[in-house]
Amino acid sequence: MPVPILLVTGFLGAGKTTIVNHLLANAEGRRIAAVVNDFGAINIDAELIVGASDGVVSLANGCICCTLESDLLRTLSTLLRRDPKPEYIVIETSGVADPSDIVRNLMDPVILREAPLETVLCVMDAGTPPSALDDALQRSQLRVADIVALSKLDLADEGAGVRIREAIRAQRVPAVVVDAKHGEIPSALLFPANVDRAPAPREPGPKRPAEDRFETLSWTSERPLSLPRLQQAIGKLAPKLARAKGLFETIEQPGRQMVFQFAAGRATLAPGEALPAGVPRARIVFIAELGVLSKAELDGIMEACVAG
Ligand SMILES: Nc1nc2c(ncn2[C@@H]2O[C@H](COP(=O)(O)OP(=O)(O)OP(=O)(O)O)[C@@H](O)[C@H]2O)c(=O)[nH]1
Repeated sequence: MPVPILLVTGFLGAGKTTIVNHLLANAEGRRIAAVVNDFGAINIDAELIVGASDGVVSLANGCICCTLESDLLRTLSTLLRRDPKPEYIVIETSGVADPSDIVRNLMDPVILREAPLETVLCVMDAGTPPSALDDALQRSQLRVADIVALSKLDLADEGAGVRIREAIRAQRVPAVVVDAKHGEIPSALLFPANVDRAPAPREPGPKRPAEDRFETLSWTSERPLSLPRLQQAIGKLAPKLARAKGLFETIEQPGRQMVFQFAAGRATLAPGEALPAGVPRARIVFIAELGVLSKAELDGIMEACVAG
C-alpha cells in the first residue's frame, strides 16, 4: 500500500510547525509520521513538538516524529521500514528551502512507488505584504502548492486576508487557498481517504542554483536570562532578524523554560516545560540575511541579557 506524502512548505516563521503539530495532535486514528527539517545547529523544532525528545518521538496516538537526517530519501526509507508502517508521511521543509528541490528528490522512482507525493501545502502568514510575493523564494514555495494555508489571521488586520488572496491569485497559482486558524486545517483536505490511487508524478520546475541567502547563528548560555534585558536585546536585533526561536530559563521564573519565537517582526514568549538536565539554560537560534548580523555583534547584545 503506498504511503502518501504531504509536503509542508512556506517562508521562515510562517506557521509550518504549528500546522504539523496540529495534524499530529488531531490525527483521528491516522498513523502519521512527521519529518521536521531543522535549520539551525540547535534542535529546536523537534523540542517544540509535543512530547519530543532526542529528535525522535513516538506519540501515544500512534504517530511518530523525527528530524530529517542528512538525506531525505534515507529518512523516508527508514520510516517505510518501520513496523507498523506509517499510513501518511508529513515532511516539513525549512523556511529557506526551495521546495522544487525536494519535489525533484521525491520523484525518485522507488519513493514515488512506495511514498508518492500527494499534496503540497504552502503556509503563508496572512499579514505578508503582497510585494513579498515577488521574492523568488516565496514564489517558488507558492508555485508548487496545491493548497495555500493562510496563518495568523487573528493577528492580521481585517483586509489582510483579502489582499493576500488577491496577491496569490495575481501570481496565477492554481492552489486552493484556505484559512488555518492557529494551525487548524481540515485533515480531509490534506489526507486522501483512498490511498490506493497513486498520484501522478510532478514536474518540479527548473533547477535554480542554490542561493546562500540566510545564515543561522546559534547562541547558548549556561546562565538564566533577565526578561527586561532580553526585551531590550530583541529590540536591538529585530531589524536584522528574519527569524529566531529558542528555549531558556529566566531569572524571573527559575527552573522552568520559556519558549521564545520571533517571526515577521513579532516576538512572543510562552511558558515551556521544566528545564531538562544537561542542556544549556538558554538556547536560541537566530536567522538573518547573510552579512546583516555578525556572531560578535549577536554575542555582545545577548551577553548583556545574562544574569550576574
Ligand atoms: N497568533 C497566531 N500565531 C501563530 C499562528 N500560526 C503560527 N503562529 C506563531 O508563529 C510563530 C512561528 O510559527 P511556527 O509554526 O514555528 O513557524 P514555522 O513556519 O514552522 O517556522 P520555521 O520552521 O522557523 O520556518 C510561533 O510563535 C507560532 O506560535 C496563528 O494562526 N496565530
